[in-house]
Amino acid sequence: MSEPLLQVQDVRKNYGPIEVLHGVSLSVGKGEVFAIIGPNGAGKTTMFRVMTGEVGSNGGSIRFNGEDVTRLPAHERVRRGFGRTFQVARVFHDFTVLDNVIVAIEARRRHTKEPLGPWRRCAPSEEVRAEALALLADLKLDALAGQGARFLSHGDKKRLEFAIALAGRPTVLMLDEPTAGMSPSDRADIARLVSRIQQERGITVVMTEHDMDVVFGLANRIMVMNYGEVVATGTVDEVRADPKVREVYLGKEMISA
Ligand SMILES: Nc1ncnc2c1ncn2[C@@H]1O[C@H](COP(=O)(O)OP(=O)(O)OP(=O)(O)O)[C@@H](O)[C@H]1O
Repeated sequence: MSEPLLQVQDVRKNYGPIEVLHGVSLSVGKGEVFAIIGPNGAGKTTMFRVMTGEVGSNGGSIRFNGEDVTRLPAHERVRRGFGRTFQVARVFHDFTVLDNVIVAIEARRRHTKEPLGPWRRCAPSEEVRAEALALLADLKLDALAGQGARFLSHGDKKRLEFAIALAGRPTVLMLDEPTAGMSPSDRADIARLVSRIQQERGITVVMTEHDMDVVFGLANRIMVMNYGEVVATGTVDEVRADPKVREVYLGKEMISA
């Protein structure tokens, strides 16, 4: 069997004297949608930040695309194919929607040594602009291209963050609670978007998410965490039927089979 795209082995993480990840392992195959769930404080975001390289680990290893990336900083992992969105969308508020995407495309082209094309009076090349506009059209943001990013609605800001992430042509898209703070209709919209991106572009998705409808609708496999440990990993049906998982969520909104 070929090596998984992302393989995390026995990762440990301390904040000061306190260990918050106690040896977490997971593997994600190419093209999978893999969700990490668990109650508040379970360690999902920390696990995420360790995988993306935002914080270092205190033990264990992370392999991506056949390479040991454990010690690589976040920007080096981006170069190797990590795309990322955050719980609170990170975009350049003072830029237009279009310029946010242009900047991301130019950054990719510089890193991959793709030609940036001829610049005219400090403007991006037509090629870069066309790529940015196509991406915005794909994410139904083209009508807002000239709008200042700070004026976008929560849902549109998240779409723009997706566009920025996709501009880097990632192999794996890491989504930290992509529907956090959204209305039910925006949530459904983002879930459809993730599903479409995954299917059309064949991108692997790793996500944390509290909304179980979103998780069950999207994920091929789910890992459940509690107190910095893995409680269970499996398909939607396996996880829903697992008594250990039910115990973790006992008394909380969950997973009614
Ligand atoms: N920067 C930090 N410094 C110290 N402790 C931290 C830090 N970040 C997280 N923790 C602690 O690590 C543990 C795991 O937190 P983490 O945010 O990873 O959980 P989570 O599952 O993502 O929770 P939530 O669903 O609420 O976002 C918690 O006990 C938290 O208090």
